[in-house]
Amino acid sequence: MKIAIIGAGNLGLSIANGILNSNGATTMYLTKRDTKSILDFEKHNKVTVTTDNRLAIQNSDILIFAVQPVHFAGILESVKDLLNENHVIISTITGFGIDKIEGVIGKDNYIIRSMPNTAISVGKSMTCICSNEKGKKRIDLAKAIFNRMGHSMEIPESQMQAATVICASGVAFWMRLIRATTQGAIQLGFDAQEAQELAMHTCNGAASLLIESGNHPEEEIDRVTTPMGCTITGLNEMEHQGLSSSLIRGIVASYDKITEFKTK
Ligand SMILES: NC(=O)C1=CN([C@@H]2O[C@H](COP(=O)(O)OP(=O)(O)OC[C@H]3O[C@@H](n4cnc5c(N)ncnc54)[C@H](O)[C@@H]3O)[C@@H](O)[C@H]2O)C=CC1
Ligand SMILES: O=C(O)[C@@H]1CCC=N1
Repeated sequence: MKIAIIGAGNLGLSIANGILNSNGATTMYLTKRDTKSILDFEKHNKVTVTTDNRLAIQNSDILIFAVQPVHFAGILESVKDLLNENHVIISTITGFGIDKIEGVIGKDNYIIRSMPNTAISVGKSMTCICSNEKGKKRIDLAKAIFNRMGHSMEIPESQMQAATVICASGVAFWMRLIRATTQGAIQLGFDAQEAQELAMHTCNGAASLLIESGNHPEEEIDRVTTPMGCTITGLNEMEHQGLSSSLIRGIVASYDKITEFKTK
């Protein structure tokens, strides 16, 4: 697979690392306006680092765009004459609909919209994908690419904005919960490193329980909450303080912010 990542920033480099770790490319081009900070990637024989998007596209089949929304249309405009039947265009751009992409390059390309997260670097991304009409023929290929680096789900494009919040921003939300748990553990006497170890492995275990059993979270909670015990006492106090409510409100505020990008 010949892959180009156009915009090797936070997400683009996470994808690059995920691809390298899973041996998912025969060649990989990484582009960025100033390449100084990513030249190290060329220690991998298969990687070329360049500022030249056109060169990257001419030498690749899978084109993953990971630039800021404001730059995307201009970049597409500058390379659209190079796009052909061999290319699968995968956009990770937030709030940039397929109609807008087709508005620049037309409908006659395989276009996939994807929403991965930074855990793709360690093969654990939850990635949602959808496509334009033509791209339906390449959706299985896109799924195969993302399944090598985590878990993928095909969704209607109308849910992409919500998927951005839950899956992409979601990494940051879970990090804050792990951080808060760590702070609690430090207050209870663990040193900072131990506290983080306890918090993150407990979080990993809780998610794995659900993934492997298919159970509802409340079923697992019921197994932990001894009547009159410390768990239900802690949980109820968290809810009195608005834990679920604040999470839901944060998720909705995040969703509304993407609507702002779209209508700007
Ligand atoms: N950071 C994340 O966790 C996620 C980000 N996204 C989306 O992915 C996109 C990228 O986000 P980040 O990686 O956070 O941004 P970023 O700012 O870290 O990366 C963007 C990169 O694009 C490069 N760039 C700008 N103009 C360019 C050009 N003309 N040619 C080639 N490269 C160019 C910049 O140098 C920068 O390295 C955004 O649209 C964002 O909404 C989606 C899911 C998760
Ligand atoms: O915060 C943002 O706007 C981007 C989209 C999802 C993750 N990062």
